[in-house]
Amino acid sequence: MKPIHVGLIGAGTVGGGTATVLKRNAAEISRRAGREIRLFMAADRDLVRAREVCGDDVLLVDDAFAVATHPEVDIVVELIGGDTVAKEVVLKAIEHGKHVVTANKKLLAIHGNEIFAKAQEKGVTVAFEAAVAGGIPIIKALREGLSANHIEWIAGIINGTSNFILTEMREQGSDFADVLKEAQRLGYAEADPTFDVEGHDAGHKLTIMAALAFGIPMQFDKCYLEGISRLDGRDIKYAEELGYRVKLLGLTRRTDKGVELRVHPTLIPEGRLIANVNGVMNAVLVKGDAVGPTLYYGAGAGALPTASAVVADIVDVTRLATADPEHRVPHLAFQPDQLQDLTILPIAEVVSSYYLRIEAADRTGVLADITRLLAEQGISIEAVIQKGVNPAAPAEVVLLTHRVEEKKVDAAIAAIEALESVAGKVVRIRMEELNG
Ligand SMILES: NC(=O)C1=CN([C@@H]2O[C@H](COP(=O)(O)OP(=O)(O)OC[C@H]3O[C@@H](n4cnc5c(N)ncnc54)[C@H](O)[C@@H]3O)[C@@H](O)[C@H]2O)C=CC1
Ligand SMILES: N[C@@H](CC=O)C(=O)O
Ligand code: NA
Repeated sequence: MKPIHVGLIGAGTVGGGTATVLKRNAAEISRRAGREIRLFMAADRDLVRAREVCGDDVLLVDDAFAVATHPEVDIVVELIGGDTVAKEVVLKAIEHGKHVVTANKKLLAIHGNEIFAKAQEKGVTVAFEAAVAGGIPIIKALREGLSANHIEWIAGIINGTSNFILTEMREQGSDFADVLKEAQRLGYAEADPTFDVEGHDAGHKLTIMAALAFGIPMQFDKCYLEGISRLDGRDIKYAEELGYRVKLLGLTRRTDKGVELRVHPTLIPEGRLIANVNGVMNAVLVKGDAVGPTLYYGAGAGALPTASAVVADIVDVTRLATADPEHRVPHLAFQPDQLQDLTILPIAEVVSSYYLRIEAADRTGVLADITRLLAEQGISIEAVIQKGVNPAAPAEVVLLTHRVEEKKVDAAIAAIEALESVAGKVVRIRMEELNG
């Protein structure tokens, strides 16, 4: 049988890993796929690096579109990133009847609805395991392994760079900027690392998982995003004293009012497995009504772990290439005409518990004022500690609340900040028990 020809677009970190894995495990991959899979062609702006990565027997070009349209290419692997050229090149490949494998979560979270519709029309597959949680087969789990379930919620540590930064800051007391540079050096970070540290990358991945879990279109524009760049080391320390770890969490939950879709730093009880996921590792907790909570753990970024997912998709596409399009696993887990229009809840409507840190004058009555303002919004307090009893500086009051709607916390914070005895802004970090 004729080999399957792969056309690689982008021979950077993940492209390089993909070329390595395709070569290193060629024999086993072919035994699994039932066909030889050959890296036939590659495009990169940097032809020297592409030659190093791909070897001498691969046709090299600097024009991505030459791969997308080449008659000998069966599967186009898009690994350039971004949503401009990448979008055009993916649509061009689909138009030319090519199957596509991509690791590009930004592209899918923003343009996925259009791309999947086009792929459906042309009878080709767009596979994207590497786009969410790197090497962890979470797309496979959501789309196939959990298809019996009504999925209730998903919570994930899904940005390796942020988790690496938070871990190094906590364990080594390292400086944010230094650790970010190290994450870039190791190939974990996005081309623009603000996407990592401001929560966008996690939001892209969460948007994709929510679509698969709930059978809804991609709606990245409605995802609430808050990153780790403004986190203060003090809060990480105080959270630990209270028995919590701070993680950048992506959380999507189906409620009676709609779907929560949010990324933000989150206090998680230190005893939970997910609270102990460190470094570049990712973990995704999925709660299904039949199976209960399930946890998926592994490397969320880096050349070889991500290539593991890219190559698995190439194998999958090779196996499915001969099946009729309507007998393939649907792109978004639900049949395309079965997607629902569920409301995405604004963050003000979300219900959570909260960690609040307030800088207040150390004098009688301040704590009473704060608790009164919280009580006026129906907010009850689970724990309170007072920190930093330094006569020259304001005292810090740290409070943990019970679960309440975010808009009530917003109102209470505004009233607390207006107190004469309170200095500056109240720090608020959401808390999740994640106990199923
Ligand atoms: N690095 C990681 O750990 C992970 C990355 N991803 C995704 O994989 C994709 C690739 O990421 P990396 O490999 O890290 O990026 P990278 O920056 O290391 O590699 C991109 C490569 O594409 C080439 N390129 C860019 N635009 C081009 C164009 N118009 N024509 C030809 N070549 C072009 C660049 O020269 C570079 O070699 C992105 O979508 C990223 O979000 C997904 C999971 C993990
Ligand atoms: N920049 C991303 C790479 C993988 O998706 C991350 O740090 O997780
Ligand atoms: Na994955």
